[in-house]
Amino acid sequence: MKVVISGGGTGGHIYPAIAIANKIKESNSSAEILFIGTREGLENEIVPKAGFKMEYITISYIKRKISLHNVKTGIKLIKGMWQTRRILKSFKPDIVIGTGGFVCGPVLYIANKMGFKTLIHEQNVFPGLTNRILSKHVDKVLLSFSEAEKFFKNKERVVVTGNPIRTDFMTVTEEEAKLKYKSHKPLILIVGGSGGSSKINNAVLAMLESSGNNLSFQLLWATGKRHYNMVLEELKTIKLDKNHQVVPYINNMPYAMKACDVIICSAGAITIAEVTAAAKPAILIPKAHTAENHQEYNAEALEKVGAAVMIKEKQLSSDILLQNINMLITDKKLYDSMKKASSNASTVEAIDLIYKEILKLIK
Ligand SMILES: CC(=O)N[C@H]1[C@@H](OP(=O)(O)OP(=O)(O)OC[C@H]2O[C@@H](n3ccc(=O)[nH]c3=O)[C@H](O)[C@@H]2O)O[C@H](CO)[C@@H](O)[C@@H]1O
Repeated sequence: MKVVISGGGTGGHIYPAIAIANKIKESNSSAEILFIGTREGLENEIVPKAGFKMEYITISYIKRKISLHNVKTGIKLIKGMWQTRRILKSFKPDIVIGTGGFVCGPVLYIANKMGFKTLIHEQNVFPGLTNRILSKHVDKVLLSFSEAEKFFKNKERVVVTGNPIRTDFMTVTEEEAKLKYKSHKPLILIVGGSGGSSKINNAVLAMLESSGNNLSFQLLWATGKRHYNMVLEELKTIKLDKNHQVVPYINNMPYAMKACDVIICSAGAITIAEVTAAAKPAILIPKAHTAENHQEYNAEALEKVGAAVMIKEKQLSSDILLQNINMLITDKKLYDSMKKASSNASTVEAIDLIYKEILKLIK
């Protein structure tokens, strides 16, 4: 079985691609997997680390207004299509899978034109532009939320599977995780998606500034790599209790999520799938400037089932954040019901459903 997988730009598109690749490898050890990505995207860092081979194409994002950037993008797109054609001609995959991000556009489009089987997976409630365009040119469209179905015309091609996540989320226990992240107070994990969130970081800094070390909980805070130095600089004026942990990025997220009591995070689709797999109540702060405000739709879906509270960025302040954390760690009845709702919302079987659809297409 030969599989090409493409998904890039941010962790939210790459981790599902890796989860699918790992599932294929686990189920079929002779499978050959090749990733296609860009040198600029986060995939260039994450995919080789996960042990997969990657070929590169030249492509860039489209600005949603007329600009010189888009003329350059058009030229790169044509080049990217030629590069894709060359890679696919030599690798001859049984199937080409896309998990979103602009790199998928030329890869899946050309794969379909060359007659290869094609499948895309959409992680969000409000589908991304690339996947909405590609849905007309692929054999199968897999969705994570039933709310996304209305955006796709060819209903016979659409299957709701849920979001695939790393297998550690299913295997690591809370007890094991708590040994790694010890805490004598409720542990609050803070993470603003794969790139971090300056809005969340600023609210946490303000909360620490006003409360000092008088917090009844302990923080495990991933600031995002590009925000880390700024946060450290700001923290110099606050004598931070050494039990709080501030890091640029958490590599073992399954352990961090299982060990904590509450998760404060942006509302990227994979983060949300992981929160529910870890069965934790969440305070969701959707990033406001994402395409079509899609994070808010993701957050609403989780809030609706009672697993999370949403704070919009424009309402976010240190006081509101602190109030919500205190509410969750002191109201045991509320905490337990949100934990249960979170667990119920989880779609840990997603990866098996996705694998089944892959096999159906290539048989
Ligand atoms: C700004 C933007 O457009 N973001 C989109 C992007 O988000 P983003 O890339 O932030 O995606 P998600 O929040 O869905 O997933 C982030 C992934 O990075 C991992 N992680 C993050 C921080 C860390 O320290 N360690 C770590 O391992 C998380 O565990 C998760 O697996 O793709 C998602 C999936 O299409 C979308 O829903 C998001 O809206």
